[in-house]
Amino acid sequence: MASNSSSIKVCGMQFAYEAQTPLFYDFNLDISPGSRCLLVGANGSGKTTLLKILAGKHMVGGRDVVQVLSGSAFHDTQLVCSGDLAYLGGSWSKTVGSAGEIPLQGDFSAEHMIFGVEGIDPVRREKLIELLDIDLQWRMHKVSDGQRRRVQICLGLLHPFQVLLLDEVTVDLDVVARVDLLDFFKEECDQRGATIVYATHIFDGLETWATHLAYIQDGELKRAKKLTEVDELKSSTNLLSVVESWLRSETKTEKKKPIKPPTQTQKTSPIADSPVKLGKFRQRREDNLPGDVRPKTGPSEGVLQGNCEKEVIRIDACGSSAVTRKVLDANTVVVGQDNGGPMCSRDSRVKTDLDGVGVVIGKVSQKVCKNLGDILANEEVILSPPRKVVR
Ligand SMILES: Nc1ncnc2c1ncn2[C@@H]1O[C@H](COP(=O)(O)OP(=O)(O)OP(=O)(O)O)[C@@H](O)[C@H]1O
Repeated sequence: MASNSSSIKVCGMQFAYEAQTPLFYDFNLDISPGSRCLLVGANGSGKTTLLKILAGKHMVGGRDVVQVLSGSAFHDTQLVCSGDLAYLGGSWSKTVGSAGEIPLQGDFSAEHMIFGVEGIDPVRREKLIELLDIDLQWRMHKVSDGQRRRVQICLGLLHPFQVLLLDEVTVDLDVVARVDLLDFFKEECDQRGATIVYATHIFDGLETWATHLAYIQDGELKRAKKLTEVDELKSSTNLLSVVESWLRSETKTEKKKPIKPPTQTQKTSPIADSPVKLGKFRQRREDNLPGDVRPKTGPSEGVLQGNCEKEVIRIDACGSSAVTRKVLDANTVVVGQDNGGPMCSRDSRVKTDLDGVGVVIGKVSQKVCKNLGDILANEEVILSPPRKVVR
């Protein structure tokens, strides 16, 4: 699916839910403008997680790892605020496009919700209300699932998106609503060059609707092609049976290995003797926060050289054992600044954890950080290299 100008570009993405083995490991994806890409895969293969990462709901790596419309999906909040990037998922209380967190089950009328979104082209709004056959008098706590879904979809589509991420949103719709909606999406791509990624298990009518297909198995991208280039579809026009055959032939692959602590720990050691050797430092500490499980295999990875199986998290501010535990729970080596005392040495739990972790290089600032959010909010922290090994 590669192209020179991409709507969505994912390069070497690593992602794990907390305390779990990595779901995505060196994941790459490239989707060009105007594509309607079906995202298929078995239950639990990672479709929803991928869509949420693309929607900027999970922070993964640095700014360049997950790019949507040439911006960082997580960091460039303007992408969502402007409505250029829209995500429609299964939950009623999630962010709906740029309309913010919408309480879809409160005692609101459909009219109140739809007309409450500011800056909308009235022609587009009328078109959507008609297309989705919405009765503006519907009370959201008394409607059917399908009716509520129509309002949710309408809200998500009010802004003319450039990239739309759909997570099985047509599941509650009747056939007429579904067909009309798919036609609308096609029009949006053909006429405005919008890009759609659609995760679904319902393939009716999608053979002629989709332009591309991305198939993931256990977080691994197994196929990413134009639909016309999928060999199996040349002999069968039935997408359902093709995907079914892929899923049936899936073998249970070995789960990706958790990041293990090193077998050897070093009691006291200069950096040169440490099992963890420092390479060059990244400029942004959020590159290495939990969720980013990239292996540190060489200088090109930016942080470590040598035989290290641990995550490295660089923080400038610590003092909160909660933060430290979070860091350490992810099997981390902590690299900190050299202008404070030893890493949280007053916290016995942390000291215990440190013993299990092995090597701590450098020291951390005494500055107290309330929670992980404080770190996330401070994007421009740059660390100086540590001067000695503490332990
Ligand atoms: N919040 C979470 N915390 C921990 N693990 C999660 C979380 N959400 C999903 N997972 C795990 O991540 C894996 C991928 O889940 P995901 O929801 O992305 O799959 P999916 O392909 O969308 O599945 P489905 O087709 O059933 O919707 C699963 O093993 C799931 O258990």
